[in-house]
Amino acid sequence: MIIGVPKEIKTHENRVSLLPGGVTRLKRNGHQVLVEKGAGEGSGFSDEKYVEAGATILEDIEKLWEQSEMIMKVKEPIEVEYSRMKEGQVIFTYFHFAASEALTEAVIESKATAIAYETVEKQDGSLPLLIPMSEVAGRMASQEGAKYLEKPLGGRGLLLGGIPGVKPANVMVLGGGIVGVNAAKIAAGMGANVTIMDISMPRLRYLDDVMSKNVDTVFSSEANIRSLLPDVDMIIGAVLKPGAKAPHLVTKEMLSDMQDGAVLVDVAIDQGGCFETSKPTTHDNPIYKVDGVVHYCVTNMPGAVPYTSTLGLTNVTLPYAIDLANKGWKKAVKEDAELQKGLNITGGEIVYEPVADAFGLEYSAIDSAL
Ligand SMILES: NC(=O)C1=CN([C@@H]2O[C@H](COP(=O)(O)OP(=O)(O)OC[C@H]3O[C@@H](n4cnc5c(N)ncnc54)[C@H](O)[C@@H]3O)[C@@H](O)[C@H]2O)C=CC1
Ligand SMILES: CC(=O)C(=O)O
Ligand SMILES: [Mg+2]
Repeated sequence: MIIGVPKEIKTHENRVSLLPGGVTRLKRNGHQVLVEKGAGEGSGFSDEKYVEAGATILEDIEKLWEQSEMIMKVKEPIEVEYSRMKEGQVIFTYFHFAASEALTEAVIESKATAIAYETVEKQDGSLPLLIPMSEVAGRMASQEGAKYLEKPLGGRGLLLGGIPGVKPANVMVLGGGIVGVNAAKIAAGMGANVTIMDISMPRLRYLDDVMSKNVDTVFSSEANIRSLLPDVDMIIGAVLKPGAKAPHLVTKEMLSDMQDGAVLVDVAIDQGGCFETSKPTTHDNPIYKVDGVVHYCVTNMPGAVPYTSTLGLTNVTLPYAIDLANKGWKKAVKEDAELQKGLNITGGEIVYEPVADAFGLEYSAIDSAL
């Protein structure tokens, strides 16, 4: 199979979907790899390294998409890439369809096969291709939130951990999954008072067992969120229903209960965001204020730390990519229930129900596609 690796073009997206070592592995399995010139540079991997590994470097991105049977990316295709997707082509990347009807329509129209990293799912419900990036984004969320609590950056002017004799900040984490637990660890490590909220009681019991003394768990309900808002300095949005649009847990009206200069970090923005007032931002211009509350809503947080993120991501994606290349997508998806969960759209049909539900579009049972 011919596999294409484009350079990422989202703002400050410095990750790359395949390492030179991954090229070697694919070559050993009999495949050909096309890498766009400079694709690995932002993560510290030169074109020379890819050539040594056996890749062909292409400068012409249109040709790369045209010739590739499978495209491996990091972020969802953005508008200039829509016309490059084509029937019969497999695209293996993050898609986050529920956050973009335009992208959903573009992939339907292209008739390409979209296998989404974020919905590949193990039998225990875990999301192996999302986890490492959620670990990065969760840890970053507390770091970024602490930064934007500083007065010159728009925040209340509060040190997250306080000092002896002065209370630390109160941090609320909505969703105690991978992002949530990693955010809580860093915020608690910096000395903040942290409250993790989730709707899963088994998850809250687990977190109560493993987290440090300055982390409380509270069941996530509208009433409980409201009761904490007046004293909260920072909220991290970390909820997820796989593939679906995130629920709005803090509405615009609720912002008036919050303190001026409090900070919202909406990590769930890639699934549409869990604050009603969230809209996607970039690393160039990460924040804005609504009713005095700072909003940080960067959709590709891990892109800012590519040396960590590219390694974390490619560790987990490569085995699935090899499987897809060796067997072809249909056989690979038929034989691997985890990968099958990643199939969102193929041949113009949505086969992942939460994506169809997000826009009231038609859903086809997956069997019809296989
Ligand atoms: N902005 C960015 O750059 C990045 C965003 N993300 C996103 O972060 C989000 C969270 O991802 P993960 O932590 O990996 O998901 P996860 O599945 O590990 O955790 C989600 C948690 O939310 C909980 N939850 C669901 N509904 C809830 C509600 N109403 N109230 C409270 N909790 C609720 C679930 O029980 C679960 O524990 C996803 O949308 C993911 O795509 C991940 C990485 C990077
Ligand atoms: C998961 C995701 O949105 C990211 O890594 O950018
Ligand atoms: Mg994202």
